[in-house]
Amino acid sequence: MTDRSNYTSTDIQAIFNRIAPVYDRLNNDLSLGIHWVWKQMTVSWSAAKAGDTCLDLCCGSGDITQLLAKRVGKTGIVIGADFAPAQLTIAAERIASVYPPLEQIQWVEADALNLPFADNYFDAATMGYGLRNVTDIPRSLAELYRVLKPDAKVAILDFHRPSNGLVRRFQQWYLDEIVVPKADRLGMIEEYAYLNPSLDRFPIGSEQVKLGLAAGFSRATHYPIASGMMGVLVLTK
Ligand SMILES: C/C(=C\Cc1cc(O)c2ccccc2c1O)CCC[C@H](C)CCC[C@H](C)CCCC(C)C
Ligand SMILES: C[S@@+](CC[C@H](N)C(=O)[O-])C[C@H]1O[C@@H](n2cnc3c(N)ncnc32)[C@H](O)[C@@H]1O
Repeated sequence: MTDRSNYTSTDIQAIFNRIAPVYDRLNNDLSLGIHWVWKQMTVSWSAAKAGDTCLDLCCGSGDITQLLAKRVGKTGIVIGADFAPAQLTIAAERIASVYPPLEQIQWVEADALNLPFADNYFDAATMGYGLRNVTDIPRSLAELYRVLKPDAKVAILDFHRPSNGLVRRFQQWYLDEIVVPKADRLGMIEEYAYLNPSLDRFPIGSEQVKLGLAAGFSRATHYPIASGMMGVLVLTK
């Protein structure tokens, strides 16, 4: 991959298939384990409750899927959807060793831009570090709108470029001096170098709110977290 400005869906799928074996370990190491806090906050903001049918879109290795499953309990259903089969394989392997078994989880290989689910199907949805990686954000938001029940929420967690200059310089330093060199030691420099251009082109919170309202959602709120390096966009249908 030479041109870093224009990643295709196939490029992105290949990136996440390739990093699947090291993805969880690097997330834990690079975020000092704090990413679990950010993901739990996302599940809370989705307003998922016991017995719900939920979607974790762009589920990857299934962190948020597992958190949703614990939230909806044995009477609920959680669908973890992703288009990278290597990520779904890791996700399924991980829950195989969980007790009590998370039988309420189903893994579905699917494209966020063309979801294989009926209209008005889900009581809640989450999307962790996925919206920045899809190639058509408005279409992905339109699909989420379509599959959610009326009044249901989706909570969308992702990085963005901070407005605060000092925090932005820290984020860039951390990515350049900590994240990419660590990935390089695992032969994954190209895959993690992708983070920078993906951040550059991703809308900030206020722009995400406008995109959510344009997709038809009745309410849109963006909650900055991690000192403004990330945020959770909460959309209500
Ligand atoms: C779970 C995290 C990131 C998920 C993630 C998202 C992507 O779009 C990727 C694209 C390509 C490769 C990997 C990913 C990817 O892992 C967050 C934790 C991992 C982050 C890479 C760490 C970045 C941390 C912040 C920039 C700064 C936080 C510093 C604080 C001291 C923890
Ligand atoms: C950074 S990972 C996030 C995984 C997980 N949600 C988490 O919080 O760790 C982004 C995931 O989005 C998936 N993805 C990107 N574009 C997609 C699309 N169009 N359809 C389905 N999955 C997609 C990738 O395969 C990858 O597993």
